[in-house]
Amino acid sequence: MTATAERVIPRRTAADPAGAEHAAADFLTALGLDLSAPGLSETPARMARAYAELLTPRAFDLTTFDNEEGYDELVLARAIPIRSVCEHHLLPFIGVAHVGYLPGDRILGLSKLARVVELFAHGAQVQERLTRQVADWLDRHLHARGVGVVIEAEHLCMSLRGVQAVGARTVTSTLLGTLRDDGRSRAEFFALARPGDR
Ligand SMILES: Nc1nc2c(ncn2[C@@H]2O[C@H](COP(=O)(O)OP(=O)(O)OP(=O)(O)O)[C@@H](O)[C@H]2O)c(=O)[nH]1
Ligand SMILES: [Zn+2]
Repeated sequence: MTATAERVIPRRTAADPAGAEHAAADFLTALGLDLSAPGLSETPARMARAYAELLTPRAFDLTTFDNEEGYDELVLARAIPIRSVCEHHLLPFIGVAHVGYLPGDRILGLSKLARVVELFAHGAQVQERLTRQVADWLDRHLHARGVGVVIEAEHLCMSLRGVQAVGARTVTSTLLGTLRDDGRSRAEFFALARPGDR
C-alpha cells in the first residue's frame, strides 16, 4: 500500500504558563482558599498545567493509504474515549465517540480517527460543535463517500453541580454524504454505532 502522511499542526494562540499560574493563584485566593496551607502551595502551578493539557491539542501525522482492495463498506472505530471541557464552565465532559466513514480512493490509518477526535476535543468546546468539527474535518481531508460521528458524553457541569443530574448522558451525531442520504447506509451506521454501547 502506498502511504501518504500529512503533518497536522493545530493552530492556537501561544500560551503563557507563568501567567496562567499567577492567575490560578489569584483565582483560588479570591475564592477564599489559603494557598499557604500544606498541600496547596503548588496547586496553582498544577492547575495551570492541568488546564494547559486539557486545552492543547497534539500534532500528528495524518497517514492515508491507497484503497487498493477497493474496500467500499463502512469503516468504524467504536468507543474512542473523549475528554473535553465545556466552554461554559470549563468543567470536563467525558464519554465515547463512534467515528466511521465509507471509503473512496483513500483509507485512513485507524489510529487517526482517534487522533482527529482528540484534535478537536482538546479545547473549550460544546458537544454539538465537537461532533460537527470531527465529521467536517474527515470529510475535507479524506474525500470519503460518507462520514458519521456519534458522541455520547457526561458533562460534569451537569452532574457535579447545578442540576446535579448524575449519570445523564448527552448524545449528538453528524452524518455526511451517503451516510446521511442513503437509508440503508444510515441504518447500518446506527446499528453499529448505537448510543449506550461501549
Ligand atoms: N448545548 C450544550 N450546552 C452545554 C454544553 N456543555 C454545557 N452546556 C450547558 O450550557 C448551559 C449554560 O447555561 P447558563 O444558564 O448560562 O449557566 P448556569 O447558570 O451555570 O446553568 P446551570 O448549569 O443550569 O446551573 C447549561 O445549560 C449547560 O448544561 C454542550 O456541550 N452543549
Ligand atoms: Zn458546562
